Amino acid sequence: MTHEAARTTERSKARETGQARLPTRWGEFRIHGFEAANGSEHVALVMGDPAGSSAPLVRVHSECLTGDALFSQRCDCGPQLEAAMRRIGEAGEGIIIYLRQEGRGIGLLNKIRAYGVQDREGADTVEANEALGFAPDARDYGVAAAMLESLGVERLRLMTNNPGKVAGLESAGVVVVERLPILAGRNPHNHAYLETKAAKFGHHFDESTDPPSSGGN
Ligand SMILES: Nc1nc2c(ncn2[C@@H]2O[C@H](COP(=O)(O)OP(=O)(O)OP(=O)(O)O)[C@@H](O)[C@H]2O)c(=O)[nH]1
Ligand SMILES: [Zn+2]
Repeated sequence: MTHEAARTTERSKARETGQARLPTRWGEFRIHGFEAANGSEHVALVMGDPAGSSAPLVRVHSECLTGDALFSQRCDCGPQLEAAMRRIGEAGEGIIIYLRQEGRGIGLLNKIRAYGVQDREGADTVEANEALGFAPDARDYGVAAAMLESLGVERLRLMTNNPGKVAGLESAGVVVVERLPILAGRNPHNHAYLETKAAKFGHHFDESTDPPSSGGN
């Protein structure tokens, strides 16, 4: 059975708290800090003037401390983040919405517990979440939509393989004009993890892009 990651999300509020220069290997971004209504903290990396573009390049990236910062090969998150930043650097314009929804929304420590269940019992990512009493995917894209609105972006081209992320953002009011695949970081340790994403969440792992949504063009 396919678990639908997308949920109907109300557009929540996100207050911008400050911004600054952020030079990176792929060029200079501006980093914008946001605080959501529930107090959670998120950031957006902005290059160029995406608000002035009809549908800028955007990556909505879910925090993965182990993959993004600690070089874990259990997943593909770090290489995907790098690929997205490189692509925006090449385009000279775009946004990384870095959502602090670690472990698909269950938090860092619970994700480590879920990894333990996978190691001990051979469970996949979905079964491990369920064994701990969590939904397979507890993310909410309302904050991302609010951050994009604050940055003046309503229509975008989204770098993702996850159809549930597209649906989640659209139900929060964002128009995804095009889905662009982001294929990076496949390795012997994350083979089963990627297979589970394809089988249970419907992730696309080919080079095809999806046609524009009905709200597109
Ligand atoms: N609960 C849980 N979360 C995980 C696990 N492995 C990775 N994650 C989290 O999954 C999130 C990344 O989501 P994915 O489903 O891998 O990919 P996605 O962002 O939905 O899709 P793409 O846009 O194509 O990258 C990050 O927050 C990771 O911390 C796991 O085994 N259990
Ligand atoms: Zn990861």
